[in-house]
Amino acid sequence: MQKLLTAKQMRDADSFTIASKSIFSADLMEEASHAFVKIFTEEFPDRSLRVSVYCGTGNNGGDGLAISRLLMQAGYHDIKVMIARFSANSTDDFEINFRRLREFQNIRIQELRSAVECGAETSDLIIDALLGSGLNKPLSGEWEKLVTWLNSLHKTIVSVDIPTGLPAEEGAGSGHAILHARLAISFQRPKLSFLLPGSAPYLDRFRVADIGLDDDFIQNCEGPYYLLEENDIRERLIHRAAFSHKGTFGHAMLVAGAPETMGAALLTSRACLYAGAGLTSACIPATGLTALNASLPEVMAVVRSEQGLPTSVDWEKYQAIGIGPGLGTGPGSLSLLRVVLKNFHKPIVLDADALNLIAHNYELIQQVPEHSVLTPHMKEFDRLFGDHQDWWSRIETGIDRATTLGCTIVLKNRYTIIFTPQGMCLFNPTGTPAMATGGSGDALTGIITSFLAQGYEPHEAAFIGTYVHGAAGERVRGYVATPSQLIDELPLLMKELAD
Ligand SMILES: NC(=O)C1=CN([C@@H]2O[C@H](COP(=O)(O)OP(=O)(O)OC[C@H]3O[C@@H](n4cnc5c(N)ncnc54)[C@H](O)[C@@H]3O)[C@@H](O)[C@H]2O)[C@@H](O)CC1
Ligand SMILES: Nc1ncnc2c1ncn2[C@@H]1O[C@H](COP(=O)(O)OP(=O)(O)O)[C@@H](O)[C@H]1O
Ligand SMILES: [K+]
Repeated sequence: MQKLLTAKQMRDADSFTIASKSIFSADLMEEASHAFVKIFTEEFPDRSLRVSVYCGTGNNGGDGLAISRLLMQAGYHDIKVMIARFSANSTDDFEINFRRLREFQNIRIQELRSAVECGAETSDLIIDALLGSGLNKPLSGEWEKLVTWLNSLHKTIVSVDIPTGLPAEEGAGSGHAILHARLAISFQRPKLSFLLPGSAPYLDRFRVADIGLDDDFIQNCEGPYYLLEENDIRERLIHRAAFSHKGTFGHAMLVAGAPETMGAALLTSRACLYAGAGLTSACIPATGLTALNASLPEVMAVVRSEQGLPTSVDWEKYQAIGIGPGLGTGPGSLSLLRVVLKNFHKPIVLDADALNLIAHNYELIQQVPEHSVLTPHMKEFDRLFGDHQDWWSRIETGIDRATTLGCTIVLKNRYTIIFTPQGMCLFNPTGTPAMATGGSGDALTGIITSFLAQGYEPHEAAFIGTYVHGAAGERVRGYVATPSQLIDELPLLMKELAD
């Protein structure tokens, strides 16, 4: 897994690399600019493109000047450089690159003392090298005017490192001017803010350019933030041994569904089965029995009535329980949840209505077995832990609650965030907006419960489950990835990852 850094830590990584490789910081800037140009030429191969590069006078602007020179060398012949000289300050590396650029005869350089000097903008594409990770306050004055004007042009904007005005960590505050980039080519790691929904109005897509910073230094930086990678799953997903049998892979029970929401029980049970549990049982109301038997013959039923569970439930035989999808929040569901929490003491997966019930009866949180996995979406998270103004504060709460409760919390989103009892905060890269359809979360609950039953540590069940859930959704390749389609992809995907 990749360590994710704050802007300050990234600066430390820059300095460490410069010192340990005995290079000049301008060399690192050159390296970064080459890495940017490599990705840029893949994305926009047409050399006749008219490109305007807007540069500040810090190191982000220095990158912009070096990128302009390298683009000329790569054959882009219509390049205009606009330098926003809104303050008297400039960095040494900006000045070095300014001198280098001026040696090119046929490059147009214009200096702006104020945003009104911009004039007509006839380019096809704008490169934004105004401000980068050095941003230390919201844009105001000439910066705000320039960014507002650039946004009003509705041109394709490619940002160097980060869209100008977007904070690297907290996510965007509303009401401030921030450049809207089609693409950001970010150095070494994505910025934390890219992984939060607050960046969505300002950034359509990002790519990461390796600029050769010291990887050991980065991985050993203090801090809880990580990005999951495919290799993390490959390393963890076990290969099915020759003499393994259904007993090897555990027995999972899904407590889910109600007469009107049996689909949730079917989806979560099917996901559990397809993610490899040795045996899967569904605890459902009697009205759902025909549907279960007809659609999932592999899954066994534990039929519950209005009065609750049959007295004969042998709790010991289950390795894991997942509870919540489509359960409802009525008194019957509450007493069912109480019975499960009273009788089952291994880690469980709590989702949807199980979380809503706990939110309204918060004393129940004390009875949740240690190391359990909670899978709230944003609203369920806020119901459980209180309202939050932004995602950054949700992250702080998630880290705190996961450690104090001794549970793993899976906060679902485009980049689902997994908080572990050890204090880690992992972002999952897989998934697609095609999964934004009812029932996707039910599938995730089934998958994580399945991995718990198979004997994975609960936080690892959450990593693997979240990753394969998103990757399966991507494989559907459709405009919509229905939960059923996503579940169908699981066995082949997991075989590829495990072998
Ligand atoms: N060795 C390095 O430090 C490297 C830095 N790189 C580039 O350097 C960038 C960071 O450069 P800098 O630290 O020089 O900072 P920036 O170029 O992002 O900003 C320049 C300066 O603008 C001022 N500023 C910040 N917020 C402002 C605001 N809202 N209004 C007006 N002025 C504001 C600050 O004094 C800041 O230092 C990265 O984003 C990246 O593009 C890359 O060249 C890789 C190597
Ligand atoms: N835009 C998106 N990008 C990636 N994943 C998404 C997106 N929208 C939804 N998902 C995934 O789909 C699931 C939705 O879960 P949830 O909101 O609980 O749905 P439901 O309750 O309908 O089952 C989560 O795992 C989430 O990460
Ligand atoms: K920028």
